[in-house]
Amino acid sequence: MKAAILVFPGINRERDMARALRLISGHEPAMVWHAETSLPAGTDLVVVPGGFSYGDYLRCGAIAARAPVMDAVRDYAAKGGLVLGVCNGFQILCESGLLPGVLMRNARLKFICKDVHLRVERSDTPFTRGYNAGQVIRVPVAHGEGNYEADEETIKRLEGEGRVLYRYCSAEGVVDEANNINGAAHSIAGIVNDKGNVLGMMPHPENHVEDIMGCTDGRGLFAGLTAHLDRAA
Ligand SMILES: NC(=O)CC[C@H](N)C(=O)O
Repeated sequence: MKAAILVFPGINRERDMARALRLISGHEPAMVWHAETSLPAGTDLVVVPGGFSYGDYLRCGAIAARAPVMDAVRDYAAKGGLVLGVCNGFQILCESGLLPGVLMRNARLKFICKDVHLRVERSDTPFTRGYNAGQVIRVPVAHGEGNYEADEETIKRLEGEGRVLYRYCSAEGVVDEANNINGAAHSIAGIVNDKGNVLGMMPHPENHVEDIMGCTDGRGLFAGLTAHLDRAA
């Protein structure tokens, strides 16, 4: 695996992401500053990490989406390259047009920082192959704008094409409004683009990868990506 982690002013999860990737894939990721106009040669995974790019001004991710490096990411994704966006990274991918929809203020207008449960909807994708379909995992969230919304037609397409990969649920896997922490449409926590090579998700799998974190449920995502990329190499 040759991962590249994008770094924007105000991002604060890039080291957590680097640690998780190093730990699980065994490879050191490259850190790529937002002003770069190209990605390191041979990059096979681009990660857009979480944080507060540009202080969340305008709308979370709106300014970062216009950074020079995002043109290179758009080209890379158009050629089928894998892109993973977590939290602010998900917001940046939506704002840059790489994913449909938008992340709005949480329904109760409060920043939410806690562990949540997610149901993994399918296991036949590079981003979920480390899990079983229907598996419930526990990972933390930390966001103020995680309420995923899109027009009715887009939501219908996402559902019809099986592009919702992660959904908020109870510890038992029940998806309902009581467990929909931020009010997202259809309890959506993570989606992929139409080609299936770009994933955006609000929760932070990189923060549940070691025993010392109290849970290792996030490992499956990185283990799945590693297995997918090692097989392709
Ligand atoms: N942890 C994060 O990436 C936070 C994302 C964004 N700043 C928000 O509050 O919604």
